[in-house]
Amino acid sequence: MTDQQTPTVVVDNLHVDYKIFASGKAAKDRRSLLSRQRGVRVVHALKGVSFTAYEGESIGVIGHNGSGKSTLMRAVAGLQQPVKGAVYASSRPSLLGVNAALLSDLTGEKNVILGGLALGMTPEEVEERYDSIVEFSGIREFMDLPMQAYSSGMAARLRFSIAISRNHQILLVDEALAVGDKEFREKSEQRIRDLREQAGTVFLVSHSMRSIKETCTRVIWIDHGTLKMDGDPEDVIREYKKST
Ligand SMILES: Nc1ncnc2c1ncn2[C@@H]1O[C@H](COP(=O)(O)OP(=O)(O)OP(=O)(O)O)[C@@H](O)[C@H]1O
Repeated sequence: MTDQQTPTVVVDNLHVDYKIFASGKAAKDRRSLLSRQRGVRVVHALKGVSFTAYEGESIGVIGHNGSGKSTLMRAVAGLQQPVKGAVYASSRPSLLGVNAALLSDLTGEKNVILGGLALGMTPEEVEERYDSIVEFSGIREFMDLPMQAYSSGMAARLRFSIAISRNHQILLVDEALAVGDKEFREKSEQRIRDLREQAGTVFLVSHSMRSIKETCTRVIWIDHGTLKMDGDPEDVIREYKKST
């Protein structure tokens, strides 16, 4: 790393908690059920995470289930309020998750238009890019069907295609590649590399070490809400694998 690199995201001692109300499902009788329902539990999902991301980096985020990766992405995107610490970003990060909202009773075609507008494109830009979005998704023959008729993989492909049709200075991709087939995955990985080359910063949350190795220049490992390791993909993945 040199002094000339431009920071795009600074995560400074980030703490995120979730407050949850116990359902009482584990309670054995009515009395304990009532007392359990009153209880509020606090989950410390992130416990003081700090790092700086730079222009042109593609950062893989790895860690075991429930370690805090999605929480970190949501906090960087500004969707999750920290209890302590802060996130500073040079422009508004776009979070692309498997749960990103498209409207299931509208056709694929309408969702491409709505999705494009939601990403800040003008109607003319949406029209201009419509064909390349549909082409990238590889599901042209389903575009006139409502999205509820799509498989989860098809919906994810369309969502990803809409999101990456515009350039993002900071793009957060949360497991969106896991659902596609090999051809789509390779195309998507190439698109992520292109975005990075256009001086963007890309974060990729994935359980696929292969995808991470193919696309990332740096890897951060989140473990029980803390930053366990941050560095070269080969080194971090090697240590991570030893822990599983
Ligand atoms: N909305 C929520 N309400 C309460 N607790 C939550 C919520 N979302 C996440 N958590 C908890 O916060 C912790 C971190 O979850 P998070 O989803 O960030 O992990 P993750 O590393 O993305 O997991 P995975 O690899 O399984 O997707 C977990 O203990 C989880 O149970």
